This record gives sequence, C-alpha cells and structure tokens, in this order.
Amino acid sequence: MVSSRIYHRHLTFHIFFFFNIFLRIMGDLTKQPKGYMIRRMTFSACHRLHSPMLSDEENKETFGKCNHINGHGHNYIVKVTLFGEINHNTGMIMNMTNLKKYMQQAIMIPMDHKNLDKDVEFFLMKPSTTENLAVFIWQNLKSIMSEPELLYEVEVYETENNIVKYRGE
Ligand SMILES: Nc1nc2c(c(=O)[nH]1)N=C([C@H](O)[C@H](O)COP(=O)(O)OP(=O)(O)OP(=O)(O)O)CN2
Ligand SMILES: [Zn+2]
Repeated sequence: MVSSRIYHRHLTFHIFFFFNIFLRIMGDLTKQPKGYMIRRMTFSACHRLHSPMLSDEENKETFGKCNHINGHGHNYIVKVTLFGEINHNTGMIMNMTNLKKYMQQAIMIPMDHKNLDKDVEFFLMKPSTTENLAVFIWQNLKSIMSEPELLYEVEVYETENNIVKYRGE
C-alpha cells in the first residue's frame, strides 16, 4: 500500500518533469526571432526656449541665445525604433508603410512648418526642448499605434550635434 503510494508520487513527479522539458523544447522551436526596426523622418519648425515657470531674467540666463524673443528654426530629424517579433508569415515586425502613417500623424501633422510654442498645445506650458519633443512624439505614437507595445525608442536630432533619446521611462 505504502510502496504503491510512493510509486504514484514518483510517477507524477516524472510526468511533470518530462512534460516541462517537452514544453520548453516546443517553446524554443516555435520562438520567433526578435528585431529592431527604425524609420527616420525630418521636419522643419521654429521655436524659442522659454519656460513659464521661470522669470524673464531666469529664462535669459538659462536658455541664452535660444531665448531670443523672435525665436529660431531647426531641421529636426526623428528616428523611431520598434522592437518585436519578426512575424513568421510576413517577415516583418510591422509594415514600414504603417509606421510611416503613424509618424506622419504623430510628427509631421502637428509640427512640420509650425511654430512649436504657439501651434502645438503640448508646448504652451512647457519649453519646446528636444527632450520634451521626444516625450510628445512618444505619447502621440503610443496613442495612435495599433500595437503600441512595439514602440522602443524615439530619437530626436535638434541639430547634428544635439540628440535626445526617449524610451518612455
Ligand atoms: N538640454 C537641452 N539643451 C538645449 C536644447 C535642448 O533642446 N535641450 N536646445 C537648445 C537650442 O534650441 C538651440 O537651438 C541649440 O543651439 P546650439 O547649442 O547652438 O546647437 P548647435 O548644434 O547649432 O551648436 P554647435 O555649437 O554647432 O554644436 C540649446 N540647449
Ligand atoms: Zn532650438
């Protein structure tokens, strides 16, 4: 009686053990490779660095020439990176054409050829720094994309030397 109970316990253990190994092998066999895909877009806009949280003097001191009352312009470059599984059937993480549409909506429509501080509501109460631009683009993309979990990084080049990356943290 006792030995039969021990036998059953051993049997159950072995069934669980081998079933686990089987699941792991199946998981590895069906696992799809993951990759990063990047699309780049450029837009032109003007802005002035000025914070409503600071006095005029503090603004001048903080932002220097970028606080000049009449503003200045940039040819921004934005790189959006997605990270995810390369679909077995399509060979794509996402169709680049779809990402292009999302970026048009999230970047070009609100910001291209605009005065960022006056035309974009997001910057009415926030300075239009490259950091804030990256956050704005990230939030826009997240709200538009059908698979927002694929969004990995937004990179904004204000000039060829001034670059900000944002990963939603
Ligand atoms: N942390 C940040 N600092 C600054 C930002 C910003 O967005 N985040 N932005 C600016 C200005 O907008 C400005 O236009 C940048 O000008 P500048 O430093 O002159 O940039 P350049 O690349 O043109 O200058 P180089 O000297 O050729 O590098 C300022 N700071
Ligand atoms: Zn600037």
